[in-house]
Amino acid sequence: MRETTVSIAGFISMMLGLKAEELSKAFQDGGYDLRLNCYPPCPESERVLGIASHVDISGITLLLDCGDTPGLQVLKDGRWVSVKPIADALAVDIGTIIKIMSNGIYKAPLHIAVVHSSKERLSVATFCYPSTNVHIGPAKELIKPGTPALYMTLTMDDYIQRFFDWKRDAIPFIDTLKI
Ligand SMILES: O=C(O)CCC(=O)C(=O)O
Ligand SMILES: [Fe+2]
Repeated sequence: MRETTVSIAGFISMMLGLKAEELSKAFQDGGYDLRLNCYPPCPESERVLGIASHVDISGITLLLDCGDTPGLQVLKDGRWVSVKPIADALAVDIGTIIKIMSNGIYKAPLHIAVVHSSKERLSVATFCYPSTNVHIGPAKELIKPGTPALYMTLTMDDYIQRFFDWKRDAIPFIDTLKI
């Protein structure tokens, strides 16, 4: 997982026009949270959600579908789009930390998990975080005259603390970190 995370962070960095190491090194000694999701079948599948709409607070999330039953949906242009499982492939979801580090260039999508009327679905979500000594903030190289930092820079501890202090009904979490 570490190798995968570090190399994906490197590719993201290059897509931003930065050196690969700029973001990959931030994830070199990072931590991981693992969530095993089990969505039992529900005869009234239209009326329930497996996971309500949210944005992951990780850097990236690697999602493994354990089967071919779709369930993940991502909000794109105002519509929920189903992400079809591909055998032996991971879906990569951008989380709030990469959105901050890219100064908003990478979007962290809202997503949900829907349930199936007759089939169980299992998924494994690995939430990948930067090392605890990394400061979370927009990459310095992206801040130029006319392109100011959109988000504050803070320690990992402060970031997590702010997430727990966040009043969920008010504004999206990332907006609490806007400058
Ligand atoms: O099971 C899924 O497809 C989504 C899981 C998810 O979004 C999460 O665990 O944060
Ligand atoms: Fe998620």
